[in-house]
Amino acid sequence: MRTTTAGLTVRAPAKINLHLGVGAVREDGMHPLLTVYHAVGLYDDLSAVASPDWSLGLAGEDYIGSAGVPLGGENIVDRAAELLAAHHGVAVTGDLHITKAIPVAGGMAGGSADAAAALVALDRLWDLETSDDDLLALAARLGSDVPFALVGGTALGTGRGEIVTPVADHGTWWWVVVLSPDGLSTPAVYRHFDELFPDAPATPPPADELLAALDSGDPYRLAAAMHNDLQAPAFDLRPDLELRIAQGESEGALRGLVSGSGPTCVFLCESGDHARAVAGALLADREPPVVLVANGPVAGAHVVTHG
Ligand SMILES: C[C@@](CO)(OP(=O)(O)O)[C@H](O)COP(=O)(O)OP(=O)(O)OC[C@H]1O[C@@H](n2ccc(N)nc2=O)[C@H](O)[C@@H]1O
Ligand SMILES: Nc1ncnc2c1ncn2[C@@H]1O[C@H](COP(=O)(O)OP(=O)(O)O)[C@@H](O)[C@H]1O
Repeated sequence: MRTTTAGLTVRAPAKINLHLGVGAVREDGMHPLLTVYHAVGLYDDLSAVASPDWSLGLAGEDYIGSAGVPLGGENIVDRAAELLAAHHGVAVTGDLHITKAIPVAGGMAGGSADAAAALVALDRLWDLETSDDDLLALAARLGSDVPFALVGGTALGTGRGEIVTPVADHGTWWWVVVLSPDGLSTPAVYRHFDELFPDAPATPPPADELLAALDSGDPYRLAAAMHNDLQAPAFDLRPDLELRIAQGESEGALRGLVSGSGPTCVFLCESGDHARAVAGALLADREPPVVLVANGPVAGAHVVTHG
């Protein structure tokens, strides 16, 4: 027998793109992608408590840019709630609260993580039993990165990024994550990609060597295969990022890469100890100010407490 849920907390991870191949802009303004998503252990938590009304609150450290997250109906969590409620013909109710740790506008899909967490939490809170296929379809309507936040792990993303297929990954990969105090607009980076690469192919090519590297579990092979087509436009818009990548690599990281559309930079390391050593060296430089260590792959949006 199912019992009505009084409240629960859902945890959803940040993502990085181990490979991000971008094709020529489509007629709908979106870009065809061939990307390899990777969920890392940096999470937003969303709690939801039963209530006759609707409210959404948020807390998070200043250094992740949480002051820039819109509330008052403009949050992607409001949209997720409205979409799920409309799908089932139910009312939008509940007291929701986001505890944010994923950098805002950082290229780590924090908003998408919150949207995925809201779908999972409200499906339980409202006792809807939405099918996985329907949840994934609703997620895709909320944003290109949202289906991956439900699935987690390491997965191929095609279409505009919303078609997600898990891939074989035999590594535990260790990352140094370097935050940037100022966000970077995803549409602006894609627009600059169009300016830099007017002859981009209609379909981005496969990422066979990267997939083989993941299957092998060898961090050196993965380091050599990582690629991001949005890195060149991100460097143009933010020249400091190129210096940051060089700085992390000179401190011994196997490879640095801009995460998605940036400005967060991620550095692959050989092991947890190696990642902590590289992070410590970067912190000793006092610039950049915020340096984290995370590993992957980790699970997609999942319930952590149930009331
Ligand atoms: C670049 C990526 C790489 O994973 O992530 P972030 O760096 O933002 O985290 C994604 O493509 C971001 O996905 P997401 O942030 O969900 O984008 P959406 O809400 O669907 O779209 C926001 C805007 O990004 C651009 N966009 C997004 C996806 C895509 N395949 N082509 C695009 O051109 C469009 O300008 C669109 O209006
Ligand atoms: N719950 C949310 N968390 C973060 N940003 C949100 C949220 N809801 C709406 N936004 C808006 O979406 C923008 C991009 O969010 P985010 O997912 O953090 O970045 P990115 O697309 O670079 O991964 C933010 O600048 C903010 O205006």
